[in-house]
Amino acid sequence: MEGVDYLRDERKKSEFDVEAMKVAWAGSREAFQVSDRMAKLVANDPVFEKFSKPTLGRKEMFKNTLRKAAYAWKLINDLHLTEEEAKWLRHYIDEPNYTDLQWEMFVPALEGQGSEEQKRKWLPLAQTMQIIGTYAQTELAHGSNVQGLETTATFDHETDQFVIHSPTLTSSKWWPGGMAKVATHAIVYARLIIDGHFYGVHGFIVQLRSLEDHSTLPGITVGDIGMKFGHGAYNTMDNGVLRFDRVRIPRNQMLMRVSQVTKEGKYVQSDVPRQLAYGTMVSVRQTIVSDASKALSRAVCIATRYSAIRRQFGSHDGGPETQVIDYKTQQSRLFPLLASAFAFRFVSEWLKSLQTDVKQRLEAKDFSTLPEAHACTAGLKSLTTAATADGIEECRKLCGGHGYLISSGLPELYAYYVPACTYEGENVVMMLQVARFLVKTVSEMSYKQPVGTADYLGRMAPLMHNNCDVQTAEDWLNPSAIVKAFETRAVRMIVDCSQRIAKFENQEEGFAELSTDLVEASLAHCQLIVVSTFIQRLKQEIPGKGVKQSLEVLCYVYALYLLHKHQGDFLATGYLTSKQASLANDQLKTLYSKVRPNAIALVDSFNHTDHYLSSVLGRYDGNVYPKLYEAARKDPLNDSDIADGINQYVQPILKQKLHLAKL
Ligand SMILES: CCCCCCCCCCCCCCCCCC(=O)SCCNC(=O)CCNC(=O)[C@H](O)C(C)(C)COP(=O)(O)OP(=O)(O)OC[C@H]1O[C@@H](n2cnc3c(N)ncnc32)[C@H](O)[C@@H]1OP(=O)(O)O
Ligand SMILES: Cc1cc2nc3c(=O)[nH]c(=O)nc-3n(C[C@H](O)[C@H](O)[C@H](O)COP(=O)(O)OP(=O)(O)OC[C@H]3O[C@@H](n4cnc5c(N)ncnc54)[C@H](O)[C@@H]3O)c2cc1C
Repeated sequence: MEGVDYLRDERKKSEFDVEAMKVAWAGSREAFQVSDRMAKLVANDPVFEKFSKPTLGRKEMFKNTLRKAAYAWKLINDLHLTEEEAKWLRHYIDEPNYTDLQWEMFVPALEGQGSEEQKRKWLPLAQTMQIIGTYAQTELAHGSNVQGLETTATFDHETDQFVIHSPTLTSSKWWPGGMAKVATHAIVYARLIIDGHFYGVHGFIVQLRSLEDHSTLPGITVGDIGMKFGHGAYNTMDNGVLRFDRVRIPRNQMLMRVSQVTKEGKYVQSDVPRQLAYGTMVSVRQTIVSDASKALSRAVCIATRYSAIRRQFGSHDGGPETQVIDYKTQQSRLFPLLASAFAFRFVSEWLKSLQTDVKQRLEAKDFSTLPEAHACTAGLKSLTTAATADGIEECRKLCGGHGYLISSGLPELYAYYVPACTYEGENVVMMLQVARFLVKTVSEMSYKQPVGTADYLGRMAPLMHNNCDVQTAEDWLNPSAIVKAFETRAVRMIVDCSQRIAKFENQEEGFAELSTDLVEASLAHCQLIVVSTFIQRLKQEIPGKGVKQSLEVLCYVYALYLLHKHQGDFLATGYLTSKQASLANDQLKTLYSKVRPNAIALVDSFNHTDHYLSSVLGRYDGNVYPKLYEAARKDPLNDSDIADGINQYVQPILKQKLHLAKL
C-alpha cells in the first residue's frame, strides 16, 4: 500500500460530516465560501507559485514578492474583491510583505487615531494605495517600553510645523516592515515637545519617499536591517532602519483623535483615555490570535497526515509496520495541538466580537471595557503565539528526519511564525500587562464588582474554599467540573500574588519581585478564557452529523491536556488531589483514542490547499515518498553530476592522497 491508500482508508473512518466541520471551523457558511474561493484562486494561479522561493537570493526573493503583491492588487481591483476577500487573498499568498503593514497597521492607525478631518484626507489615499504606509514605533534601543522612545517631534510656533528628529543612534527606528524600500509614508511615534515641555509619545504622519520617483526625501535616511532568521520565511519583508535629520511636517500631521496641538502651541487632551493611542496594537493583537490558529492548524495538518502515512516497527509475519499515529506517545504530542488549533480558532472569534463591542462602546464614549479588552488581547496574543510557535516545532519533530527538510513546509513555517512571540508586544511583557489588570481588579473589589472575563474573581469566597468533587475519570467529562477547576486555580494564584504584593511597602517593588509568579497567574487566567470560550461555543447550535460530538472531544482534550501539563499549579493551589489529577490523565488517554479515527478528517476540515501547506509531507493525496524524491531531484545541487567547486577544491585533495599513498 502507498500513502495515497493510507489516507483514503483514514478518511473512511471519519465519524462526522467533514463539510459541516469546515463550516464550523470557518465560523459560518459565508466565511467558509469566501476563504475557500480565495484559497483556490491563489492555488490555481501560477503567479503565486512558491516552491522555488527557498532557492532564491534575497534580492530576487524580494522582487518576486513585490511582483506578487502588485498582481494581487490588480486582482483585487479587477475582480472587485471585498475587503474580507482581499484579506484572505493576501493570507493565502503567504509571503510577508509591505501590504501587511499597510492594511494591518497603517490604515488601522489612521482609522483609530486620526481626527475626522485627518481620516477624510488620508484614508482614501491609503485605501487606494496612492500612498503606502508603515508603522514606525520601535527603535534600536526601545521596543517594549513605548514611553522610552527617543525620536522627538518638536513644535515650531513660527512655521506651525513639527520638527521630527533622531537625536541619537539608538533613536533610529528599527524593525518596521515595508519601511526599508517600499513605504512612502510612516506613522512615526515620537516624543512630543512644545516649548521644552514633554507631552508623551504621539503618532505623526511623515512622508519618507517621493511619490514621483520613490527616492528618499531630504533629511531621511532609510535602509534594510539585514537578513532575518530562516531563509525564505520573513526575508521577503524589508524591515527597515530610519533616521530623521530635522524633518519638518505640518502641524496637522500629528494624529489628533486622542490629543491635539493648537496653532498657538497649546496641548489639548480630548475626553478620551490616552491609552487609545495604543489602539492599533490592540486591534493587531486580535488579528495575531486569529493568525495563530491558522499557523498551528497548518503545522498540525502536515504532521497528522504524515503520521498516518509513516510506518515504523511492529511488523509481524511480513505484515505492514505500525502507522506512527497509532503510537500513544505520538498521539499525546499531536492531539493536544490539534485541539489547541480549534481552541484558538474559537477564542479568536470571541475576541473579534469583544473588539467589535469595545469599538461600539468607544464611539458612544463608554471606555469602561477598555482595560479588559487590553488585558484579553495582550494575554491571548501571548498565550496563542507561544503555544503555536512551540507547536509548529513539535510538529516538525513529529515528522522525524523529513520534518527538517524545507520541502516539509515546517522549517519555513516556524521561521515565519516565531517572531509573533516578539512583535506586537513581547509575550512576557504582555503577560505582565494582564497581571497588572488582575491585581488592580482584586484591589478594587471592595467597591467594584469584576465583570466579563474577570467576573469569577467576584466569586472568590467559594472558589477559595471549595474542593474538587471528581471521583472517577468519567466525572472529568463535565464542563462545569472543568471550568471550576480552571477558575479555582486562577483565582488562588492571583489572590496569592496580590496578598504577597500587599506586604511590600512599595507596591511596584512587590510587583517586580513577584513577576515570575504573576506571569504564571496571568497564564492561568488566559487559559481559563480559552477553555471557557470553547465550552461556550459548544453550547451554540453546531449543525452536521457528529460535528458537535467531535468538537466536544477536542474541547475535553484541550482542557485536560492543560490540566495535566500544569498539574503542579492545580495541586499546589490545593483544589485537586493527586488522585483526581491522575484520573484526569486517565481520561485524557481515553479521549485520544476517540480522536484517533477522526484525526485525518479533522485536519481536512481546515480546508488547507496543498499550495497553502507547501509541504510534501502534508499533501492531501498522501503521495509522499514519490514527491519527496521528486523534490530532492529538483534541488539546484542536482543540476549536474559534478557540482561547481568539486574540481577546484575536492579533486586536489583526492589527488594529494594518492601522492601520499605512493610514498
Ligand atoms: C481573515 C484573514 C486574516 C489574515 C491574517 C493575517 C495576519 C497578519 C498579522 C499581522 C501581521 C502584521 C505584521 C507584524 C507587525 C508587527 C508590528 C509591531 O510590532 S508594532 C510595535 C509593537 N510594539 C509593542 O507592542 C510595544 C509593547 N509595549 C506597550 O504596548 C507598552 O509600552 C506597555 C503596554 C508595555 C506599557 O505601557 P505604558 O504606557 O508605558 O505603561 P503602563 O504599563 O503603566 O500602562 C499604563 C496604563 O495603560 C494601560 N494600557 C497599556 N496598553 C494599553 C492598550 N493597548 N489599550 C488600553 N490600555 C492600555 C495599562 O493597562 C495601564 O492602565 P492602568 O493600570 O493605568 O489602569
Ligand atoms: C519580525 C518583526 C517585525 C516587526 N515589525 C515592527 C513594525 O512593523 N513596527 C514596529 O514599530 N516594530 C516592529 N517590530 C518590533 C517589535 O514590536 C519589538 O521587537 C517588540 O515590541 C519587542 O520589543 P523589544 O525588541 O524592545 O524587546 P525587549 O523589550 O528588549 O525584550 C528583550 C527581553 O527583555 C524582556 N523584558 C523587557 N521588558 C521587560 C519588563 N518590563 N519586565 C520583564 N521583562 C522584560 C522581554 O521579556 C525579553 O525577554 C518587529 C519585530 C519583529 C521581530
